[in-house]
Amino acid sequence: MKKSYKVCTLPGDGIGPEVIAEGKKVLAAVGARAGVEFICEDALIGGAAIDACADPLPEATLAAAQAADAVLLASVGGPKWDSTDPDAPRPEQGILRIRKALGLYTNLRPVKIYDALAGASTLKPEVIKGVDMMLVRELTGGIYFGSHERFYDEQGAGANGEAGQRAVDVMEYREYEVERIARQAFEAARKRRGKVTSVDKRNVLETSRMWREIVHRVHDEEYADVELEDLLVDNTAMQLINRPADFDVVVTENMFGDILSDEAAQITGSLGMLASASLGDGVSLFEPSAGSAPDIAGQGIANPLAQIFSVAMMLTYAFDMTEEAAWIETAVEHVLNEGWRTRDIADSDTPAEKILGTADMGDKVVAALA
Ligand SMILES: NC(=O)C1=CN([C@@H]2O[C@H](COP(=O)(O)OP(=O)(O)OC[C@H]3O[C@@H](n4cnc5c(N)ncnc54)[C@H](O)[C@@H]3O)[C@@H](O)[C@H]2O)C=CC1
Ligand SMILES: CC(C)CC(=O)C(=O)O
Ligand SMILES: [Mg+2]
Repeated sequence: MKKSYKVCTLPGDGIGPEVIAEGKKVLAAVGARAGVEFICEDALIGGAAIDACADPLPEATLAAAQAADAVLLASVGGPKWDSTDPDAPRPEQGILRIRKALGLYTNLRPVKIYDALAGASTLKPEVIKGVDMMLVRELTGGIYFGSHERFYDEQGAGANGEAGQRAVDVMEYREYEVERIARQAFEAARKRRGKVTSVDKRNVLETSRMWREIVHRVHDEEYADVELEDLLVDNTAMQLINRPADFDVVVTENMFGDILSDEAAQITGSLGMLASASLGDGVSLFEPSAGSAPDIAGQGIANPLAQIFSVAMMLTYAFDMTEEAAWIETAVEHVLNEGWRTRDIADSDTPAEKILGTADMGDKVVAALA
């Protein structure tokens, strides 16, 4: 009997529906070639879910995700749902809540340079040559999951002690949360070039001092064969563009990882290239690292490759189909080598007739898979 997998697909907002359509096309093409059936069922998340039922993560969506073999998410958010009311539901809460509910504490964000795209990066070709790193971001702890509060103080919040606002976001980590993400990073390094860079801000933050201590303990006790380097997050932001090819596995807490991964994406030329896998102990979720790109939504010009690479990561991590995942990588490489580009990865040498829209780029990848 034909093998069959259920995939819960979450288009979300902005460019989300446009790029996930291409991810699904590619998944169907891989399924046809591999003789595997992928049954995709859409559910609501983010702004689309707020519009439909005033909840960025409806119960039905969480239930569908939990019942699936994997979840493929696009992205959420947009100006329509930006509200000054702190109690108004926000699309981004949908993502944070599904990560927490599914226990997705590990976020893998691979940053790889394609030779054909060397000209698309703002960095010099000799700086980005050979870049191949894996960002391992802790995804269910830290400041994104601490309490977020706004106060109005009758006195003391203004510069001269007068009345004014005060806001508090709490950053908290527990020992087991650092231990388990450290293990993920060391395990990843053992399958790669054997080096982990742990990023923190230990000169200021207590969470970072604990982070560094625990990462070192896990290293010394269980992974002494892996090379371990520590870097402060501000220095990391600089070194990522100074010597990006030196990094192998980079492990860091939630917010630092969020920020550094957007920076690292730019090394590749565009955020539209960066996929991610969010893993825990149950069902896994795969999504582009970028957001909903409201500035280009609805124009059919978004780069679908991050979503397509997320499908490749799903094949690898959720279905153990590494060979089929490699088909996607090879197909994309072929399309890029032929000179096809979306607008974000085109450079001044790209002829206009080689610049494709979202759906046409998806079609090229599907054609290269045949
Ligand atoms: N995982 C998610 O769903 C995330 C959602 N967001 C939300 O997305 C909304 C927009 O946030 P921004 O700060 O503008 O970040 P963004 O990541 O959506 O966009 C940043 C820049 O990258 C470009 N970009 C992103 N993806 C692209 C693609 N596939 N092809 C071509 N260009 C692409 C955009 O056009 C924009 O110029 C906000 O509501 C934010 O909260 C932001 C990050 C992650
Ligand atoms: C809602 C945000 C935390 C999403 C984001 O920026 C990300 O995961 O990269
Ligand atoms: Mg982000």
